[in-house]
Amino acid sequence: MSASTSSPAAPARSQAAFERALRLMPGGVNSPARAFGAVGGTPLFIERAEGPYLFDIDGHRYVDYIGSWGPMILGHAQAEVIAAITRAAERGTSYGAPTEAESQLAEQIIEAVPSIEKVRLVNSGTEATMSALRVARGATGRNKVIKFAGNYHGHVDALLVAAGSAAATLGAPDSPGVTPGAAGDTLVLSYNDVTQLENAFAAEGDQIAAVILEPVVGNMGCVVPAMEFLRTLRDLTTHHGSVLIFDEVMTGFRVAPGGAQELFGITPDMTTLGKIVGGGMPLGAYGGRTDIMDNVLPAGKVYQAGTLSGNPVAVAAGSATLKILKENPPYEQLERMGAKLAAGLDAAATAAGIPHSVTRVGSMMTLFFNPDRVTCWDDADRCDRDAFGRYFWGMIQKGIYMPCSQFEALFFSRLHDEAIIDETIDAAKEVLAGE
Ligand SMILES: Cc1ncc(COP(=O)(O)O)c(C=O)c1O
Ligand SMILES: N[C@H](C=O)CCC(=O)O
Repeated sequence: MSASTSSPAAPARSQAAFERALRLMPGGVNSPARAFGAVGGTPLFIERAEGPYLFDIDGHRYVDYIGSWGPMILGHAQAEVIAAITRAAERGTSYGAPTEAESQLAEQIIEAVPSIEKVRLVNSGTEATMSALRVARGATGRNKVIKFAGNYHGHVDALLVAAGSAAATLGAPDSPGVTPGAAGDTLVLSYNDVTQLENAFAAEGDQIAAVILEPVVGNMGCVVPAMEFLRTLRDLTTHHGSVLIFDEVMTGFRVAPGGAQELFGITPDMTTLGKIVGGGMPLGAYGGRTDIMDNVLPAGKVYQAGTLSGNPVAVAAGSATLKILKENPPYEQLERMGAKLAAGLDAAATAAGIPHSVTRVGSMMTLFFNPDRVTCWDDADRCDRDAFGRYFWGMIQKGIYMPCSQFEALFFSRLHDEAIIDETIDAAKEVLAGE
């Protein structure tokens, strides 16, 4: 059975809303990841979100395991975050001039993230990675950059090569429109492959400006780095004078306050942030050592700018979110709930006789429909996509909203308690058993 034949008729209002959207926007969406392209059927149109739940325009409630693709670690419409947004908006939504609030958020980021001594606020994760790459090239005077297949760093031309996320889901890992000039200096290696890395540096280490990676991948499903891979990355980049960039847009403030670099004890030269750092508003950040960041104009000569950068409403949301995470850290609870959910999904798939593996770091996780452990894109690519589609739609019918692609990690919030995790596992048992 194919994924599309298992997708039930969409609820009537979502169906009508999608037909309207299709006439107005390419594919009916403003970002391809939400188009249900890999699982077939019609995307559910959302009316509102509260705590761990999403509500569609047909009046159905879903336990949310997307969390806006990562930002909503506190749950939706968190009261203190909403109050901070409201207070900021009442004072005006954008000034195009510096504010004290920007410095406060910068201090919160610098205090939490080991590699960041100075930081720039931007408007998205894409802007953060694009800018970090430019700064790394400007600082080293080199052109080449290494990325890893199945990692996604936003829609930066130079990094939209062998990309994960919707690019992988929808079969466009190398996007038309990216010129050979833009991507010609990008070398693509296999994640977790130490030998490939050593060979690449042996061949052209003195030309490599930067290595960028997701230090826990979320964009080919959840894939965990081997410690040997991370240590080799750190050693080779240090030895060859290349800038090591951890793209922590997903993992920053998610797997630990200081991101994957805190969790694994490996400090990169630069870090990119997004998602949680903006508290659900459009905000990204990039930062690193002072000697690297002082290349950015007007301290240095590398150009990077933004009319809305440091936007007061987005800064208020991010700052309030980081304050709550610091004062009341959810990470132990997220780890406990994550372990419980992973064990439950694993047991459910085993009981149903479905070839699978589960990969997890804290509150990021993927049930892969592949019996082997997934450590790189080639492993992820071997998953049974049709089985994933059936699982996705089965869970939707039970009120559980999982990411609509095998190549996206699920995320949950501090409000996903024991009862919600139990409800999810029970649903998975029935869905995977074909009930
Ligand atoms: C690891 C990673 N880097 C960069 C990005 C780009 O962020 P944005 O979608 O905010 O541009 C994303 C998500 O899209 C991401 O998951
Ligand atoms: N995997 C993507 C980012 O993390 C999903 C969000 C998007 O591109 O819309």
